[in-house]
Amino acid sequence: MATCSSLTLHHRCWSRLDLPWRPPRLMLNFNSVSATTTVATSSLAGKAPFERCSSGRIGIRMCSRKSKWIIKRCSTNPFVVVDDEKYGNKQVVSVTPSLYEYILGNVREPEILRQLREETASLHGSQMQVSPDQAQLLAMLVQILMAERCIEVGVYTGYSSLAVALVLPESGRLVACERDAKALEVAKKYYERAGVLHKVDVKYGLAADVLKSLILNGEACSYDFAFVDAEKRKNQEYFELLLQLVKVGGLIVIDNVLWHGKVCDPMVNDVKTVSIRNFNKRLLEDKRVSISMVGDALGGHLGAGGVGGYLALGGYDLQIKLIFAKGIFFIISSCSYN
Ligand SMILES: C[S@@+](CC[C@H](N)C(=O)[O-])C[C@H]1O[C@@H](n2cnc3c(N)ncnc32)[C@H](O)[C@@H]1O
Repeated sequence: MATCSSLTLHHRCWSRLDLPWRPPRLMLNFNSVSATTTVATSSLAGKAPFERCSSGRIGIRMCSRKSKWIIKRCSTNPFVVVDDEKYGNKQVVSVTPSLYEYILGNVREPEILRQLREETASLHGSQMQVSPDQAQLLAMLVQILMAERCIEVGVYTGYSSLAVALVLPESGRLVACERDAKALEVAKKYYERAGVLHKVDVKYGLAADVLKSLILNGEACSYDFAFVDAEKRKNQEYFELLLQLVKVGGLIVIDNVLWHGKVCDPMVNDVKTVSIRNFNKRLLEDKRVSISMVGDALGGHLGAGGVGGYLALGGYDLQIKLIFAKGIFFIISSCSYN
């Protein structure tokens, strides 16, 4: 694969969108929705009794009267409100189990993905699989980007990679990195069943090694999209390697950046949590990238009939606001490699 100059790549990729400015590389941190939902749910258990709030709704005040966190009960659905004056007293709603069911009920999950999800459910590690709404979001992002060359780091049985491969054009290619041979067998079976095996370049081995070999192979700045969902402690390494592989205007998505909500809990200091916390902090300070995090608490999802959010274009920097997306952390790069 020939190494292309950034300018060529930039024009090739973005002229299709007819943008008058130089687009930066994009990066997206993608937090597990189901994980944060679990946190919100469990926080309801065994807490103080309900009381009537000023709004007239039935609710619970947690911890103390001074607490900024109020759990209210509206109809039958409890939801969490962040009541913070610093942010204009915005009410931030958490995804409850019933709301999450509703969201899932609005996902157009292809039959082949449903079959894969059901087969995976009985396997060890099934909780690692992205949820249908996450997969739908990934696929839509690939479509928005008109991506042709993609990378997935952490395939497992292939749910997210299959979602991506299904929307890639016939000429598209997805490099799928996974170190678990057994899980890969399931993934390959479903790529074949779905008729997308020819689009997927399965790489069995350690993801960092695979990414390094792609760079050595002259494939820097030639990928449109990457999804990272593997060893959390290696996120920084994956990020640095992907920053070289993904071209200007491309998008990198990182899963699990809130890590079941543990990142904001100073009492949690296990190795994984600390490394995700450090990774997020480094990205925040990384001048090569612009970032935008959309928290799970915003709820909602990307509408199937359109973007469900919008692209706001402003000068040199591309800003993406997928305002109905959840658990998402966009990092938009000004790219120093090109
Ligand atoms: C969270 S799962 C991926 C789930 C997948 N995205 C899906 O939707 O089904 C993480 C996967 O990353 C793989 N993994 C972890 N560390 C890895 C590494 N260093 N190299 C390659 N794969 C790795 C694990 O074997 C596991 O299958």
